[in-house]
Amino acid sequence: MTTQIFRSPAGYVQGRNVIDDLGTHAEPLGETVVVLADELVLDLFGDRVRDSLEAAGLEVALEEFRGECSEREIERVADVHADHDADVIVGMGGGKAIDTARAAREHTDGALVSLPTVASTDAPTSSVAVIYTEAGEFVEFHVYERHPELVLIDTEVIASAPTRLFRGGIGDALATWFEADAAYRSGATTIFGTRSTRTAQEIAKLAYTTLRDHGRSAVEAVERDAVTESVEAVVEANTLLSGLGFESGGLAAAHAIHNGLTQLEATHEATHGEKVTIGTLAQLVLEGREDAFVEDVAGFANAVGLPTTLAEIGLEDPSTEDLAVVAEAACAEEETIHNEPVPVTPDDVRDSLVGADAIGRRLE
Ligand SMILES: NC(=O)c1ccc[n+]([C@@H]2O[C@H](COP(=O)([O-])OP(=O)(O)OC[C@H]3O[C@@H](n4cnc5c(N)ncnc54)[C@H](O)[C@@H]3O)[C@@H](O)[C@H]2O)c1
Ligand SMILES: [Zn+2]
Repeated sequence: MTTQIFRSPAGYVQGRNVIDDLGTHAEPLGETVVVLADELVLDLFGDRVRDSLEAAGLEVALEEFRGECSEREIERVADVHADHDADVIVGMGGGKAIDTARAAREHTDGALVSLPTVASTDAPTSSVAVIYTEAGEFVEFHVYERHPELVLIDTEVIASAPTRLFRGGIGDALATWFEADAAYRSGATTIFGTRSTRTAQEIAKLAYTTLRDHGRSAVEAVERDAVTESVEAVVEANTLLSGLGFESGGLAAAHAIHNGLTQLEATHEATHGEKVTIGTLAQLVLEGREDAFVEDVAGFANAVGLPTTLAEIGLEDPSTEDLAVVAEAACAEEETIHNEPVPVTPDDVRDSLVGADAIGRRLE
């Protein structure tokens, strides 16, 4: 039997007001901290984060993130880190700010802290950065040796952030088990280049069952800025369970189709999690899952306010050529779609998108 690998961040802290404990948790990691966040997130939380770090005796520099995780931005942030002679970088905000901090940290010996202020993706716990062009088209994944030393997520912050981003996190996490399961069934390797573990498979599955058990209530609570136990459960599913589950469990069609969808400008308004949801439904169609099963998953997506049709992610009436562009990109040689237990061609992907869209329309 081949090697199995499971990897994870060193620490994970979740709860109400834990943002004010950042200093206490980060203090063992270094002395000088660069906090990377966009203008909005700095306005919202910059002072609290600075106060917490300074109270723990750390030197702090707040640096504005310019919005895209591109090679140019990564190099700029790495230079800022070097200029401050920093030994810790905090990526604060959504997936792109965190990915940029992660990639910039690779140019240093220092520590990485993920501080998501939205539960919109499973980026915070991972060792992966997703690189885009300045115009927002997917370029590639970078997989690094190191994980964040600390992931800290404040559930009161998450509950008061836009509900749409929270829904997106559910969409991202909804894919995790289906992809890990597909990769496991086909004997594919994870991003660590080895077989998955039973541990990671169970974590991925727990992400799914947690969403099904708590997703609707959690979304309703977040719509009212409330933190309930369902919100705690779904934040954990979106962030920790999905993060460990996708990395150590394996990716497959859903994220490859997401990557294909980013090729079309019209989908750029849709969030990562929204596009992944369409990718998940297409994956289920691609795998030949029974009608009732796909309808059930689509029904859940619909109930939590995620898209189930192409029109809802900006593709009102996509041409065959547009779908072919998506399908070709999804089937690129290095794509995780080839982790499916069945061989997949661009024609299969295009038609699965059409089939998934038709099922989604039944819900209208
Ligand atoms: N590295 C990984 O393992 C991994 C996994 C999944 C997704 N990703 C990447 O993550 C990115 C998507 O991340 P995203 O969906 O978070 O979007 P994003 O990072 O593009 O944007 C997040 C937005 O939310 C805003 N925001 C953050 N906190 C807020 C708050 N509390 N209140 C109000 N607004 C707030 C920010 O200003 C920003 O505009 C993609 O690039 C995707 O490829 C990476
Ligand atoms: Zn994702």
